[in-house]
Order: sequence, then C-alpha cells, then structure tokens
Amino acid sequence: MPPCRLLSTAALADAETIFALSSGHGRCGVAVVRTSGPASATALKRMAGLTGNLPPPRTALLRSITHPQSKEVLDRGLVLWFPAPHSFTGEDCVEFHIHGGPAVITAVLQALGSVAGMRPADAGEFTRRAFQAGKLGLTEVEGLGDLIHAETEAQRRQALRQMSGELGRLYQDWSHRLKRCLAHVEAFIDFSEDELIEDGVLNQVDSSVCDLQAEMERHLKDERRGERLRSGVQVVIAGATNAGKSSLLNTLCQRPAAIVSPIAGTTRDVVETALDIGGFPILLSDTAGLRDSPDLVEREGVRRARERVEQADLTLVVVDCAHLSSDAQQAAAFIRGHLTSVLPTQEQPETVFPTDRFLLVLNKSDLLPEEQKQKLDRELRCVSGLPPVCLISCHTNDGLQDFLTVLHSSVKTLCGDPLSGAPTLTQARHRAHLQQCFAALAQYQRYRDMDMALAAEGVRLALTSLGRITGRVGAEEILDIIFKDFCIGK
Ligand SMILES: Nc1nc2c(ncn2[C@@H]2O[C@H](COP(=O)(O)OP(=O)(O)OP(=O)(O)O)[C@@H](O)[C@H]2O)c(=O)[nH]1
Ligand SMILES: [K+]
Ligand SMILES: [Mg+2]
Repeated sequence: MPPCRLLSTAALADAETIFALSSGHGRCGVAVVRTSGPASATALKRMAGLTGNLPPPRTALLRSITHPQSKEVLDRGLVLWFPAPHSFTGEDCVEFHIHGGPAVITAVLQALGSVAGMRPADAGEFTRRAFQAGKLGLTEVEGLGDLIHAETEAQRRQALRQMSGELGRLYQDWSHRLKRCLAHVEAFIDFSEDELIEDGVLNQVDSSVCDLQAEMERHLKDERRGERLRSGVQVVIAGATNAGKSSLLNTLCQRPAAIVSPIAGTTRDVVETALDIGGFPILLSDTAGLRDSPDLVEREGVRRARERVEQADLTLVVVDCAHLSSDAQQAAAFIRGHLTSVLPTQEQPETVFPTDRFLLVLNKSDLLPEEQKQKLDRELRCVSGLPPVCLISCHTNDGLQDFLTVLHSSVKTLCGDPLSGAPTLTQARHRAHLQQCFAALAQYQRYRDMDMALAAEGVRLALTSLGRITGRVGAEEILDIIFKDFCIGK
C-alpha cells in the first residue's frame, strides 16, 4: 500500500507559512519564535535587515529585529535559517531567539503576522507538517509528544527511545514482512493454476505468519509496562481505619495532603497525589479505612476504596503494628486476615495471594519496644506467602528509607527498564491495532486451506492495522486526536 499521507513537494510549496512562539509561555530569559513555510525567507530578510544573500544554514546571527513595515526596532536577538529540506518540518524554517518578555514576544508575533502569506500556527501544526513531509512516523510523533510531557527520568528515556524511531522500526519491519507474505499469497492466487509458481511458496508464508504471530504475542504480553510508565503506576494505600494510611500519604508526598486524626473513619474521599519514585511516575491514592459502618457516607468511601484496590497496579496494605502479637505465627495469621479483607471481592481467600501486587506496611513501629520490633521484623520475613514486609513509623520516619527502596523496586518491575530489551508498547492505541493485526493473521490461518481469497484478505487486514499505528494508513480523526495533544508552537 502506498504511503497515502505523504504530500507532494508541490503541495508543500503552496502551503501557508506558519509562525508561533515555540518556547514556554510566561516571563523567561530567551524566547524562541519559529516559522515554517515558503514565506520564511522573506520574513527573515525583512525583519533581520538582510538585503543580500540569506545567512548560512543553521548558523546563529546577532541582528536587530525590526517590524517589516514601520521599521521600528523591536528587539536585538539571534536569527537562524533552516532551508528546506533539512529542517524539522522539511520546509524553509526560521528561528528568532528574542528576549522573553511578553511585550517583545507579542511585538515579534504581530510583525510576523504582517508579512504576506504568514499566519499563526495551530496546535501541533509544526509536528504535523514534519509528519506529512515524512520526517517523522506517527510513533515518533507520539514519542516527541511524550518527551515534551515527560515528568520523570524513566518517562523521558522511554519517550526519547520511541522518538528516535525504535518502536516505529519494529512495526516497519513487521510491515515489510507482511507485504512480502501478501505478495506471495497474491502470486499464488494468480499463477498457481498455470503452475508458474514454485510449490513451497505458501509454506514460506505459513512460517512467516507463525513467526510474526509469536513476536507480536510476546510484544503484547508486556503486562502493560510501557503504558504504565507513560501514564504513571497506580499505587493505592489501603487497610483498616486508623492504621496510619493518610499519615503514610503525607509522609511520602511531604505535605499535609490528607487529613490525619485519631478518629477512626477520617478519610472518606480518595485523596490522590503524583510522585516521582526514583525516576518512575506514580499516582498515589489514600483511601477510606476498610470497616463495616452504618454511616452512609463512610460506606460509600469504603466502596470507592475497594474499587481503587481492584484497579491498582500496586496496593500498600497498612497495618497498625501495635495490634500485632509478639508471636510471629499469630502476627502472620492476623496479617493474612487483613490482606484477605483488602483483596477485591471476586478473589477467593483460598487462592494464592498475589504478593507481587501488594506491599505490607507495618506502621507505628515507634510504639513497639526496640527488641520486639526487631524480632517481628526478622521473623515475619521468614514467613512464606506474605508480600514484602516493611516496618515503618510515620512519626519518627524510622524504616522509611528501606520502605522507599522496596517501593522503588516494585515500581521498577511494573514499568520495566525503558532502555533495555525490545521497545515496549506505550499506548492503548497501539495495543488495539496490534490485536486487530494479530486476529487478522489468525484469519489467514483459518482460511488458508479453504478459501485463498479470504486468507489473503486476512494478510491485507493485518497490514492495514499495522499501518494505522505508524500512520501510513489512517483516518484523519486519529491524526487530529494525536496532534491536538501538542501545544501551539510544537
Ligand atoms: N505513634 C504513631 N502514631 C501514628 C503513626 N502514624 C499515624 N499515627 C497516628 O494514628 C492516627 C490515625 O492516623 P491516620 O493517618 O489518620 O490513619 P488512617 O489510616 O488514615 O485513618 P482513617 O482515614 O480514619 O482510616 C493519628 O492519630 C496519627 O497521628 C505512627 O507512625 N506512630
Ligand atoms: K484516622
Ligand atoms: Mg485516613
């Protein structure tokens, strides 16, 4: 299938020239205003007072920047010239690096608007032009968007990897292999009756399809690691009332986000806060203490708490350790009872406890005598079938560092290492198209011995689904949604 999105060079030359502030809004030292399109050269010459040749490409030049009509000097700054096709958008581009005050920025933008053929850019329009010129694939565009929005180290690494095209190349490779399969299947349909085609051709297609399916299955079975890293790991704090759940949330986010009080049933609404745990993004939620209550409002709080636990990637079960027996076996039995009360209702108590999705936080260790604390810590670690156990005190911060280390390692496992191994799926959109692709390959296998035309259609569908991920095939709405996520000037 031809890359239908690529505009011809002629179409690009007719395009309007766009301009926008590309750096952040608000007062700053330097602001960057960017243009893209055929009128860029005129704007540069007239506003930077260049009468002869254009400056050498990609070289900063210090100039007075003037209004093209009134000739008033607006600022003094750097100008850079990026002639087509060696620019971000593939078109002629200019950058003005000016002082970041709002009045300077407004004056330069107004001056650009007075140049014939120039208009303000829409959100994401620079990136869209780069995509249409074939400079970036859709997965790279999404990587760029994620990079701009990345809040933690690990998110930045994953986005950079996707932007540099690794995920796109993986899908391109699959696409090439599918195209070859389709060519063989079509040749078989057209020529097999004339016996012009060698026997083994369909067997080759069979084995290619099997290989592809296996690779896609592995790629899909990533436990949503990439998507989780992109959007944040859902971590929920749950447990009985007064265990110190809200105290734990406040300790972790280092501000009094949730109300703490000695009254059982203080928290009702879910209190959320975003945190960066060693480079990984988490969304931490404090919930109502789990107990039966006649109070209507508290009951709703408990229902919401259980709902959150069901949706959580990781649950921190908080237990007040003053309630634990000094006998490790009895303490373990008490904790098990607690864990089952937190577990989502549909999971049976007899089933093996999913320890990888839970961490046990024994809070208020300051209330235990040192000796008893150490004994409990030592002995509980030896009890099998419990999630990782951390003894902490939200009052003295005792054990907090160790707990953070355990939390970090759990979150890291949930997100995977963004730099090692095969590139991961980062968006539900990719997953949906890949699942369609996978199902279409099954159609090939189903009809392969019955109806070659239907089998070929399966391969064709698989190719289309892959093309939707990379943007080679696509509905305009998908593109609109993706580019709207960008701000103006990107
Ligand atoms: N001694 C001691 N008291 C603590 C500790 N952490 C919390 N508390 C106290 O325990 C009480 C309950 O704390 P909260 O954080 O409100 O407990 P919670 O689990 O959120 O309670 P609910 O929202 O009512 O379910 C408060 O009086 C806290 O000051 C701790 O580490 N040591
Ligand atoms: K409380
Ligand atoms: Mg609370």
